[in-house]
Amino acid sequence: MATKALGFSVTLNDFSNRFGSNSRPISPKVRVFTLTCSAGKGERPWKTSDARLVLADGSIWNAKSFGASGTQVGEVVFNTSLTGYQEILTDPSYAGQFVLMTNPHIGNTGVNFDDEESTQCFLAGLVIRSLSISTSNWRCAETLGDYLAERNIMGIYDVDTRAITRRLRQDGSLVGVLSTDNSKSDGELLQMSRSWDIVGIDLISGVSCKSPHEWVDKTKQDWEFNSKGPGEIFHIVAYDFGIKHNILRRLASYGCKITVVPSTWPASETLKLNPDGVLFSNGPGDPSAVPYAVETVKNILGKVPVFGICMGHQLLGQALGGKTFKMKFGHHGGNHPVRNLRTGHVEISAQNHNYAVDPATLPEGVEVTHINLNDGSCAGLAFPAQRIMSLQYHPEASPGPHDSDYAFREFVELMKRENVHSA
Ligand SMILES: NC(=O)CC[C@H](N)C(=O)O
Repeated sequence: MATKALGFSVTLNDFSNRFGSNSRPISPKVRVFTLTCSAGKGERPWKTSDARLVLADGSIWNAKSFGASGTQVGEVVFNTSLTGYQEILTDPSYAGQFVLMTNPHIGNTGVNFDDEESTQCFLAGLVIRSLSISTSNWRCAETLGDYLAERNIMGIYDVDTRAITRRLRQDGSLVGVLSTDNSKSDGELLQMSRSWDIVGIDLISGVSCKSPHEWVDKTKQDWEFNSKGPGEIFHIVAYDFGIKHNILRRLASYGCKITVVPSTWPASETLKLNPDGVLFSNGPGDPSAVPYAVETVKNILGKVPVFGICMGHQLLGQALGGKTFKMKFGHHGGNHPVRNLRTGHVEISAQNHNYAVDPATLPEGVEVTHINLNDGSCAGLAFPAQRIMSLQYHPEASPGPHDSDYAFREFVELMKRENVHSA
């Protein structure tokens, strides 16, 4: 059986290779890792290594490239989601990062027209263990490789993703350089990885929309699970720090009319629109590198009900006087247990963040509403006196479980209470 799923012909028999991992030192501080193929008679890998991932700790990982070619620097993070690679690729919060999927088999469902979380892929690149040589799904429109190549995003496969993940868990996040350019030496790539840092950079301005616009799309009927349907209509201004479309769809499904505004939209202009509530979205990079956004949040707090998600939660934490810090390797995946401290319920949540709010730095009156059960970090905040709620994780999932969808209903209820008080 032959397939052209990867843009070239390969027989399925070719794929029955057995791989092992080994590494060679090129200097006392630098090791080269290569996945070797112990092919049986008549079996061969369809492609030899043509890319390198060089990490700032000096390790060098030989790999096979797919998608775009070139040289790219970024921070490597591992994502433990089993499904939903297309939503992950289009989540703008991954700008400046290489996403390494711990699920070893990626690409089997291809990509489709519906699972986009933004209009672009902003991530630095994709790192996977095994790229599916065939693509099969009723919604599939094209292969993952073609999709990445068209969007100029680099991908590598045949990498020992488990070994890199263990390294990141043990030593913390690492910057890396991915390259298909043979003219660059290992030393040059290593130097590149050591002279770049994601900390302190404003990545939001590169992913936010350029002008305000209305959003009307709800979750499609086939996928909808808000059985009550929208009640009253509330007008929300949503700050786009790199907003995922499913946040907007879920708000629309709960009956919100939404005006999406760029990250630099002044608070005074937002308040002139007289919204029932304001949403501060997810977004990429270091939350302490965007003081202008914290200032905007500060100028809105207390005036209307607000909801912060991920980056939005971190900006709210700072606007309230708290501090954010960089975690060792963050949370990225669809299997993070969170306890809602108000109800005692445990939710399995979708998460994607490398920074967190330090609750010890928050002023009195601010309540920690949720904690991550893996490491006890702050996963949600509320400040009832100022009608503020926020989550460090993703109630819109996409990809991930829907346990936390109730947060959108709670935001609508917050706006409803506000209307009753001001009537
Ligand atoms: N998903 C997000 O909004 C991520 C927030 C922030 N960039 C972090 O890594 O913590």
